[in-house]
Amino acid sequence: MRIAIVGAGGVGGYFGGSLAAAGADVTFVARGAHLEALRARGLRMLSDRDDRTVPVRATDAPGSIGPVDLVIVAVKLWDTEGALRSIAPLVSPRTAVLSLQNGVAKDDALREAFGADRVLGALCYIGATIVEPGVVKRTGALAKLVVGEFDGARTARLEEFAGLCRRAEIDVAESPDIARATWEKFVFLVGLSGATSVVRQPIGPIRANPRSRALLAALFGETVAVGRARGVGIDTAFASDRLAFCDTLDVAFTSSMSTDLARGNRLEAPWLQGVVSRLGAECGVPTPADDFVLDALAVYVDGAPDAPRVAVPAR
Ligand SMILES: NC(=O)C1=CN([C@@H]2O[C@H](COP(=O)(O)OP(=O)(O)OC[C@H]3O[C@@H](n4cnc5c(N)ncnc54)[C@H](OP(=O)(O)O)[C@@H]3O)[C@@H](O)[C@H]2O)C=CC1
Ligand SMILES: CC(C)(CO)C(=O)C(=O)O
Repeated sequence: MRIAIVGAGGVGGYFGGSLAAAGADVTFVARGAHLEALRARGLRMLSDRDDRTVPVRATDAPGSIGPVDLVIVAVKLWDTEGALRSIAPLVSPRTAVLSLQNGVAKDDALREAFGADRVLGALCYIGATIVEPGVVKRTGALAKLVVGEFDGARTARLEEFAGLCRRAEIDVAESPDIARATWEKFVFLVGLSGATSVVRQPIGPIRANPRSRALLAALFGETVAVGRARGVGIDTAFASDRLAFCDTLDVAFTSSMSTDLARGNRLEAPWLQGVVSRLGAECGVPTPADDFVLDALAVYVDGAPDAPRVAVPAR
C-alpha cells in the first residue's frame, strides 16, 4: 500500500514516522524548514522513553509522488482547503483518503473534495508536536489510532491499513461506528483543549483544582448534550467517563491548541468550541462554558496579537 502523508507535524510525523520505520511505503508532503530537515537528516522522533531517527521520503511537490493507495491528511484545520487542493495529483479513482485532524466536520471536507466513497474514517489520541525542524516530540504514553469505514464494513483497504499499523506497533482499533467514535473524541478534545488553553496549564493542575475541574466537566457535558441533541448515540454518563479518563493522564499532558496558544500560532477553537456553540444554538442546547472559552480566546484565534503599546508617562 503506497501512502502519502500531508502534514508531517506532531500527528502526521508520529504516525507516518512509525509506519516508515516499520518498512511501509510512506512519502511525506511537507514544507519549509521542516521539509529541508526531513530531507537532510530524516525524521527524529522523541518521547519520554525513546529517541530515534527514521530516514524518510519527503517532498513539497505532490505531483512528483503520483497517485497513491492512501492519502493521510494531518494539517491544521485552517490549512485543510489549501492542502486538499494541492493533493489532487495523489488521488486516483482507487485512492482512499483519511483525515487524522480534529473536529466533527473534517470528513465532510474530504467528501466534498473527493466523493464519499473515497473517505475512510479515522481519529487519533496523542500529544505530539514539532519541537524544531525535523524533530517531533510526543508527551505521555497516549498514542492511539481508531479507523473504520462509515458503513461499518471491514473492507480490504481498512484491513490492509490496520495491518500496516499493527506491524508498526501502533495501537490501532477498528471501529464499527467511526462516526460515533469521532464524536467521542470530539467530546474529550473540546474539553481538554478549552480548559488547558484558558487555564494555561496542562491536565495535572486543572484536574486537581475544583473550579478548573468543574470547567472541564462542563465542557465535556456540553459537547455530549449537543451530540445527543443531534442524534449521536453518546450516553450522558460519557462526560464523567472523560473526567475519569483525564485522571489517568500524565500530569504534563496538554492539548495541541494550548501548544499553539503558547507559541502564538492560530487556534483551532472555531472548529472545536465554536462548532459546539453553533450547533448548540441550532438545537437549543445552552453552551455557556464553550462560549466562555471562545470569549477568553477571541483575541488569540488568528495568532497572538501584537504587543500592546502602553504609553509610559515621562518623569
Ligand atoms: N498535535 C497533537 O497532539 C494532535 C493533533 N491533532 C490534530 O491533527 C491535526 C494536525 O495537528 P498537528 O500535527 O499538531 O499539526 P502541526 O502543526 O504539528 O503539523 C502540521 C504540518 O503540516 C504542514 N502543512 C500545512 N499545510 C501544508 C501543505 N499544504 N503542504 C504541506 N505541509 C503542510 C505544516 O507546516 P507549517 O508549520 O509551515 O504550517 C506543519 O508542518 C490538527 O487538526 C490537530 O487538531 C489530533 C490529535 C493530537
Ligand atoms: C486531546 C488530544 C491531546 C488527544 O489526542 C488532541 O487531540 C489534541 O490536543 O489535539
